[in-house]
Amino acid sequence: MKQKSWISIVFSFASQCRGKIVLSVLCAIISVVAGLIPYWSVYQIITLFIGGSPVMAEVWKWCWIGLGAYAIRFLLYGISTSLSHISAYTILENIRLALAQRLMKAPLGTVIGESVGKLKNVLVDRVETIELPLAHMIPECISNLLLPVAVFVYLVCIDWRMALAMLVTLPFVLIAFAMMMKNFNKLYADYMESNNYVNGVIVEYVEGIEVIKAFNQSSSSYEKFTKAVESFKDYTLKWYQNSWKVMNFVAAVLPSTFLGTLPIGMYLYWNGSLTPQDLAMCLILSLGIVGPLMNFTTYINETKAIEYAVHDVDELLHAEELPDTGKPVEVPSKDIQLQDVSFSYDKESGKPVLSHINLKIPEGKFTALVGPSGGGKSTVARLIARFWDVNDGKITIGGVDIRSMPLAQLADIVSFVTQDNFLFNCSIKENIRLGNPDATDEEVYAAAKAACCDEFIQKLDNGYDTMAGDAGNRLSGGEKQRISIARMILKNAPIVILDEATAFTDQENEEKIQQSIAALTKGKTLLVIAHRLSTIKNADQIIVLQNGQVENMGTHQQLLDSDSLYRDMWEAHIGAQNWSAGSGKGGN
Ligand SMILES: Nc1ncnc2c1ncn2[C@@H]1O[C@H](COP(=O)(O)OP(=O)(O)OP(=O)(O)O)[C@@H](O)[C@H]1O
Repeated sequence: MKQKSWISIVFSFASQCRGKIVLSVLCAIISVVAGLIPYWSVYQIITLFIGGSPVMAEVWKWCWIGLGAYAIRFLLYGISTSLSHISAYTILENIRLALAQRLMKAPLGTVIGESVGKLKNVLVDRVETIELPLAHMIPECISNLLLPVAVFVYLVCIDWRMALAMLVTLPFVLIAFAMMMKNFNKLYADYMESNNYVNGVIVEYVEGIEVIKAFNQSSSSYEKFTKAVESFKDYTLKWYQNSWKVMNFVAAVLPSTFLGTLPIGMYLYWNGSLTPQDLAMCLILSLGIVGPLMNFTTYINETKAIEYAVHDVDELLHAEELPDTGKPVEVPSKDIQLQDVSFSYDKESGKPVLSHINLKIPEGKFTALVGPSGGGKSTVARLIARFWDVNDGKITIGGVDIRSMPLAQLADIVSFVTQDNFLFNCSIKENIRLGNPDATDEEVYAAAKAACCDEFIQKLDNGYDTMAGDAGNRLSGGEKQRISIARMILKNAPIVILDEATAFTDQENEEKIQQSIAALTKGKTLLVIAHRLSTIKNADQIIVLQNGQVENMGTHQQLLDSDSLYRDMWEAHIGAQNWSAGSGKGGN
């Protein structure tokens, strides 16, 4: 498929501001035309003086016309720039919103699989790269290009030979640019790739600073970081060295329009084919176009930067999307069934994580998933929440395939709490309220009490109004988990999935939370994944999962009697508990 040009991609986000862009371009063009009028006025004044005994009123008239045009030029330029800035920011807003929507619709695996650095780079830096040139290119690029063209046409009207003389240095500049452009694309692509990489490594370095410190890896000894920074410097210099010689040459040669216009102009004047006023006018104009032409050359780099940024954005915007029907469906009951489900995280080459699994999680009952590490327990939970789609088979809720349910409807009926508990940088109260944006403060406090977090929240400087960002560093893993459970309680969804949701919580609090969860999830479909088997021994049904296969299922007692794997796990758990209690570790 042919890649769309960056201009068409950018303008596909400009539907709300097309009128403003057109107006901005119009103002820029009129501003350019108005910018030529002062030259015309000067020409008229010179003609008056050369003609001898000028009428002062006429001279003043041309002065005022020149001044008026100059003022109009800047007024229109200002309007054009304002409109182009409004348009650029509108386009940026639309791009960011589209990116955020796309991330929400992408399978979680695609989002998690990308490095945070790369995503941040696209969402923040790359999108920002588009703003400045876009806002300035519309008015400035147009005027910087149109002005020399208009001057050239004007010179042709005065004397075509002078117009050509003005271009005498242009071939040298074009040859130099052609030479620079030979390697430019490749060097710029390398530079951008290296820029992406260094961004990713820096974010990883900051996120992993705890581990880096713990293992005594300073920024100089953390090899990946050092290499990334060094290679970025190398690529930047390579790209810069390729352009700076040409840019300096252009900066020296391009303004030398005099080299052509002065000798040829003098020759034509002595020849009698150019009047002194025309000669003066041609010399003034040929100098006047130097600035705009120099400005125009700076857009070569800017255009490339936008092109790359837009293509990165476009790539993310076309990331794989989970099909979403959008049409709410009737879900008659809340029992969950996995029918012949197979799944692999890497469809092409990965080994299957789940193979032809069949299991039923009945409505209103407490089901537990247990098994050795890596057996696929969390994968089952994530597939039910549709973080990914199954490769084969299907998952149904109340007999309805979850793929035919809108994602929003599924998210409404399923509460999913994992061990990675993310707190947004808003107050603790608002973090809990995310579970149900309509909940009153009293409901938030009640949920916090049920999740055993009221006590430690009250002790924070501003209680429930403490910002999670400030408190986040002071909250333990267990405390953050309890806030997530409070969120889940507030959400009050009919299906609750807890994936090691209390793993970091101490024994005393865990028992309280378990009781609270048991009370609050009565009548709900509850699926719990836990390594501490004592927390799930009262489950109505325990499913043992090993190597992506259902090994066995039954109640705690049935499995103890019939399943050696479960019995071993239970004995190991009880042994660890006794050891822990005996050694006074206080764990579970
Ligand atoms: N995002 C992922 N991308 C690729 N492979 C993954 C991903 N998440 C898990 N896996 C792999 O899938 C397999 C099953 O993982 P899963 O987390 O479902 O097991 P689990 O039984 O929940 O393990 P644990 O008890 O240790 O949490 C493992 O081999 C794991 O390495």
